[in-house]
Amino acid sequence: MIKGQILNWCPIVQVAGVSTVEEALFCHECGVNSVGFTLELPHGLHDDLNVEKTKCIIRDLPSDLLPVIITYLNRADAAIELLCKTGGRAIQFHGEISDHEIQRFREHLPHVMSIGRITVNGDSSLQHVPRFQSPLWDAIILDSLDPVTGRIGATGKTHDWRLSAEIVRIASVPVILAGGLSPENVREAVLTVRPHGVDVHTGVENPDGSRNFDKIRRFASQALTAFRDISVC
Ligand SMILES: O=C(O)c1ccccc1NCC(=O)[C@H](O)[C@H](O)COP(=O)(O)O
Repeated sequence: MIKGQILNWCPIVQVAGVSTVEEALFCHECGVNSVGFTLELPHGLHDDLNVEKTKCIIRDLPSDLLPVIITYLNRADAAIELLCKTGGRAIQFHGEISDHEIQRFREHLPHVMSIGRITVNGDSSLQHVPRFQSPLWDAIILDSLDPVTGRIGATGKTHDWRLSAEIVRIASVPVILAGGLSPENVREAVLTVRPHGVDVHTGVENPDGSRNFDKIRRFASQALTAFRDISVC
């Protein structure tokens, strides 16, 4: 149902790193249809979130705003527990998760959308696409590596969009573009890569890491207009 609602009818415009209900509702008002909550990341507590707080935020969201749990968990049991406790309706697996574990996850939570991550870093990134061409996965998110810190996720770095466009071309599942997007470049990114969705984290923040609501509004507007222009919707 979620896959049909979000993926088949409308492009995804996602804001990651949401940490309050006010922020989530503001995103929704701007036309954002997916919000990401970071939990169980390797570097510990992020965005001042925990399971209880996430559950309370998700409980208050409108049904047409998809709550996505962004995590490095790679064991089915732990991921199932996290989804059940928070009420997330989609999960973005950023860590390495085996086919066996993802299969177990899907058996327990078949209606939760599973999103796999590909870090776009050179031609070899294309080799990862076949892994996600199975019914176990609903979508792929394309992210960037920060070559200086080695960090992946919320880097604020773009990557080679020609490779992203190629992944969109060959993938049989919807592809969400992430990595260094902002109100200034999201239009060009959509026109170049033609993804099914876009995701932003640091590109809608202030220099001190707080959220910039004007940037969220402009990001959503630019993304939605660009998607309309390429007639995905
Ligand atoms: O958002 C995070 O803190 C995060 C940390 C580790 C892995 C993934 C994470 N977020 C999910 C994403 O895919 C980011 O939204 C994506 O990397 C875009 O970030 P940015 O380049 O800052 O827009």
